[in-house]
Amino acid sequence: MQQLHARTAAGAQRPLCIAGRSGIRPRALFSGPALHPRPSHLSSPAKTASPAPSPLRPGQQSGRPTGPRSRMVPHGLPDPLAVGLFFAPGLAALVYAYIRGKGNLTDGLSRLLTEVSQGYFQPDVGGKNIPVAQGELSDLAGDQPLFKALYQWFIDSGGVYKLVFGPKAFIVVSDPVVVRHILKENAFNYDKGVLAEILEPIMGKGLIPADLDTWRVRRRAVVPAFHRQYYEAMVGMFARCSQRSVDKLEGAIRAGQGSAVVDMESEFLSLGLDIIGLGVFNFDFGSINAESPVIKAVYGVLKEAEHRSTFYLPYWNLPLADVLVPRQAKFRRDLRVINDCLDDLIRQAQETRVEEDAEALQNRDYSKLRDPSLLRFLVDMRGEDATNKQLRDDLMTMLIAGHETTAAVLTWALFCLVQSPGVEARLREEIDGVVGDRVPTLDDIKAMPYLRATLGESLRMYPQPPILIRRALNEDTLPAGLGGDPGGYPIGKGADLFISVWNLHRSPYLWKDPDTFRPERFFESFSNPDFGDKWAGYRPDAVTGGAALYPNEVASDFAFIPFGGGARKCVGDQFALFEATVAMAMLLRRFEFRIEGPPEKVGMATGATIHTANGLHMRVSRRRVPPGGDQAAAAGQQREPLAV
Ligand code: HEM
Repeated sequence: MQQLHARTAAGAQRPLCIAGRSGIRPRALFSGPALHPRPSHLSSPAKTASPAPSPLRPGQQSGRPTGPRSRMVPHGLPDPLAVGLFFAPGLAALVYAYIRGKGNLTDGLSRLLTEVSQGYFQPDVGGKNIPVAQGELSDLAGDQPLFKALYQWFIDSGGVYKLVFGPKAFIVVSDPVVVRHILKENAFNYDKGVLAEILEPIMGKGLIPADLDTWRVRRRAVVPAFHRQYYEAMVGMFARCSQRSVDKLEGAIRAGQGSAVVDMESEFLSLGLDIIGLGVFNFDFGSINAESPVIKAVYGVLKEAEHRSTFYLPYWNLPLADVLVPRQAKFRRDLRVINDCLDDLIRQAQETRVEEDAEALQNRDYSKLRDPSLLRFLVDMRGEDATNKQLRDDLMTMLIAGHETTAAVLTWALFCLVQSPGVEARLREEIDGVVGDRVPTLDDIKAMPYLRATLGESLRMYPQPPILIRRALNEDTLPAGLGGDPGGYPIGKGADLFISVWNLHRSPYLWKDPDTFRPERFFESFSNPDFGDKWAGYRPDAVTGGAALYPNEVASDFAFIPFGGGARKCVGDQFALFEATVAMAMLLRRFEFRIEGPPEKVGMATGATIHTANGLHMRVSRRRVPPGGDQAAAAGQQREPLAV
């Protein structure tokens, strides 16, 4: 048994007993407000959902390190004493950190920073009565993604707890009542905090990292661009791009004489990139069939965004880091390639500007437009004279926000459904009945509730991103949520929050069998009486009978928030879901997919989104002719040539 330090609500440290890394989970990490009562009608939280994290380390009371001893040196030589004096504090700190970290310098430094910053610099922004977990940096950077480590603490300590790592403290929120408060009821008390710091060099003042003043102006301009006629045009484009993927798979199957092994995650990324390029700025990356310097640059920038969102110290802000650190120099080059491409597209759009008000733009005949993109709309909108830099930030933001995310929905949906034969069969039946081998339309999407629920279920189990980040602009009191402190949790200005979408979506208090892939759940009501009247539960009629086509945060009262919620909700949610629906319908009606090798090998890794650790390698073959089904589809013949 190991000992660890848990900080009590009052801030004093006391040792607690836990089992070690062997896989047995900590029993109680905090003394603090009452933990979540486990609803009696629910099965106990699935222990397999997250490998036992043992994310806490024994508290250590090591002795003080001694600094390097100074030596006398002959007069006239460089004075090591002076050098020593200059470097001694740093060296002493390193030695001290090494000892405190029990040989792990990173952990030791993290502890040291925590102690120093908590003791001297950090105001009590995190709320005195929030239970605190103290872990090690290496646990978060270790063998499991961060969001999985957060799950175990949620189960053990409740819907609001605090993590302290180095100089940073984060409040982790996994309760729909608290999430609703942050995202909707008091949304303007929060900005994107750490996330904005990470993304600003890439997205500038695009909607995601924008400060509130910029955000208000740009959100008002961008939202009208997603209108009905635009979606109609986009659905056609989704089908044309998906057809490229179909043709490519057909080619691979032919070459493989009946079947081929394909990394479907990578195919979905290419599809997503082509679609977002055409939809947002009418640029055809053509990445399904080719590689180009721009495509490479996009992937380079995405990789760097991911690196920055998971790396602890923002070393890229150091002077000359982008010159001296090779990956930062590469990042700068990649960014320049994309920016040049976007600048060019913006210039062309400006040169052909036809100014109209928003209503007239929405009523253009999109079936005849050569360029139905968002950029065209934003440039042509009367009164919206955004600078070219702002337009570029908007485009870059949507390129990054809408590419990997949608690809991940398709990846995990396919991963799950090929392991659920019942779901797969029902899905194919629905697709055959509604679309057959036609080009899917918006009306077809509306007629396929099971496919929509399946994509919702993919997003529930694998939310993209699994964590939302916020920083309090002013003091606030978070509501208690389930089993929390009845007085709520006062927090200070500057408090950093993680909204764990993963925890919400896998919470045993909010879902029946949360770790089971079961799209049917979205047609069933769910409530938890332990919440009293604080949480309305999941109401399917708000989806099927209401305005929404897909399950969302309103129908689930903030238990299901794949696109966030409130004022900062994703602007591209419908775009992404229509895209995924069309692509999935076109692939499933034509191909059979089987995971190559054991599903566990697919693995999970995280950056901004959850992606596989090793790719989604699948054996793809032509689908056998469905009863009454389409012969051409089964034979892999292309009925109508589709040009993009
Ligand atoms: C399945 C695909 C997608 C998922 C899961 C997704 C998810 C999200 C989430 C969770 C947020 C809220 C972030 C927060 O509150 O911190 C968000 C914001 C945003 N998303 Fe998406 N997104 C997707 C596709 C797209 C697409 C296709 C676009 C653009 C065409 C897009 C553009 C944006 C923008 C601009 C914001 C910022 C909104 C604002 O702050 O006003 N997203 N997205």
